Amino acid sequence: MGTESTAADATPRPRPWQTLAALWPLLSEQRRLLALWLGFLALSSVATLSLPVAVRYMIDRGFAGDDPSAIDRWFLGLFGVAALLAVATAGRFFAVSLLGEKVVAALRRRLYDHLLALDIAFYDRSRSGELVSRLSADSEQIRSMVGSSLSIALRSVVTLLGSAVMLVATSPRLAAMAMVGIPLVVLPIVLFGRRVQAVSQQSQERIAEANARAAETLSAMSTVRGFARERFESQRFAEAVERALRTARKRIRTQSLLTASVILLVFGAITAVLWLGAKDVVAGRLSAGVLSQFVLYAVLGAGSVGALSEVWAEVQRTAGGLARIRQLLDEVPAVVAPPQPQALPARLRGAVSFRDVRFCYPSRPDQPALDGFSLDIAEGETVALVGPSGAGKSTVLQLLLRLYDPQQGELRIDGLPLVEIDPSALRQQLAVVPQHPVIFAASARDNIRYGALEADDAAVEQAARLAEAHGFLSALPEGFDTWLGERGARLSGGQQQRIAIARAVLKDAPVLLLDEATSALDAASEQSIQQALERLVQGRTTIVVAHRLATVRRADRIVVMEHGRIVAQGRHEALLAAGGLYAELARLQFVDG
Ligand SMILES: Nc1ncnc2c1ncn2[C@@H]1O[C@H](COP(=O)(O)OP(=O)(O)OP(=O)(O)O)[C@@H](O)[C@H]1O
Repeated sequence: MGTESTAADATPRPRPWQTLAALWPLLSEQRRLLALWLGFLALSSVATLSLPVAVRYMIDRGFAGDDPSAIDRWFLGLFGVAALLAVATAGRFFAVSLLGEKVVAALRRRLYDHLLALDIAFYDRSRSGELVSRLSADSEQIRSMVGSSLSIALRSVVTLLGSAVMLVATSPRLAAMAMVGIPLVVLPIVLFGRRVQAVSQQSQERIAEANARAAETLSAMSTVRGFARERFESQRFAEAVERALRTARKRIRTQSLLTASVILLVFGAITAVLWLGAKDVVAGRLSAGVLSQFVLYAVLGAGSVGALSEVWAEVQRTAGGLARIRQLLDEVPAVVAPPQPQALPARLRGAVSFRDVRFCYPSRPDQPALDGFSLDIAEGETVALVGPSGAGKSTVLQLLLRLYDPQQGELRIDGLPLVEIDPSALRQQLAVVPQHPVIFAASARDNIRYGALEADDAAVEQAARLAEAHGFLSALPEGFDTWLGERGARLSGGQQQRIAIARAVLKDAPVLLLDEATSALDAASEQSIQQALERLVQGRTTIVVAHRLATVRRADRIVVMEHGRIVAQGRHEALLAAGGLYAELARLQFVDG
């Protein structure tokens, strides 16, 4: 279970700037908020950068000046700057936080729509828990990235540049000395940053792994309980969590080291410059106000560098998440609509043909599930597919649904090649009753309505009646409005099947695909399902993967399959008389039907 390949395995190491550039299309959709944010950012930066100047005049003119009333004016000025800073900061916070939320909402919507469009082969090799992690944890990271880190980064860059300019303007001599320290500060940031990025990506992957494991277990609770595997599952999860924790610890350690070195270097440099400045003041070469102004700019600049180093680590982390999301968005579905799809009539007649089809599942490229498979089914005909387990019967239905495309050969419906039809238009004309029906966590009514979303209550109930589901559904505590529990946990297997049949009845498509469940049903359920199906096949083309004698007998034609090929076809009696595989199957499976 733990060794299969997963979507995250092949995650390439992202380049942060490249991946961040990928955020731009999302950001650019929110032009108004973006402009608002930048406007407030400019305003708050001006206010921040003018604070040291206000302090300088307050000291040099307010304290040391000859005019005693000046002190009021300079303090008032200082307060004015602070008030501007307050308003601009609030505005900036509002705009950028909302921007983060909107970007993530758009990203999640886009990602979900993309996932819905991907083909079944993609889902064969992915784990749904991991995909949910992309949708939640990774998207969440991007929210904090845009909503705070990006804001801090831009603000810090502006403050840093502004402070640098002002440092030079305040005292070129001191500024020149400060400049020497800069490479000392930048180098460790770059070196450590690389490591943080690598470790962070591992950390996110470990979390996704633990999530996937939990999702799988929680959705199979009755199996876990049935085998009393709670301890086993608990240990497996604990191991996954422990692995995630170990990687996180590595990341945090590297990040702490990074922060410590940055603070040490930055404040070391400031102290040194301050020491030199203090000597200048004592010697009368510099006023106290100017030195204060210089120090404040140095603190602002250094604070920005510190903030940038922290944000840089976060950017590295988000780059990992964003790269995984991009990787998903870059997945191209193998089954897509052609550029100019054939228009289908409102209702197809339902003639189906398979011509020399060879098909291997993508995960087993050299083991054909169907090989040299040719079959013509006339409009309105009922064909039963029989054969040993693994013969390829369900595969026939999957190809007709165009969940996969064959490597060789061609499928047609009403003479139109399947590949020339928009897959969703095609599927509109097919109704499926799968081997393991899926019941959604919704009311019985909504579960049946999944077959035709626009159907009214009367139509739903009529469909339930035809599917022999009306009786047991009406007997439920709240009738058709009873909540069926996640994946139909509150229904028996036979009841779930009848709901699936009702769904297909409601859809009323010209072609019906039935995959009979092998699970033993009690005689009464079996009989009511047979009755339901008998009505359902009237007036439509039906392909049924048959496991029951009643189904086989009712079919116009029986197709016997083995190893992905047709080995015999005909009616029950003729096939029985001919002996061979069918006679053998009949003896083993259908004997007491
Ligand atoms: N999603 C898949 N990925 C890879 N191989 C698959 C997949 N589904 C089916 N197969 C393989 O393809 C072959 C045909 O499977 P198929 O489900 O069509 O058999 P079947 O005749 O319907 O069997 P059963 O009666 O047991 O349902 C089998 O060998 C099976 O292991």
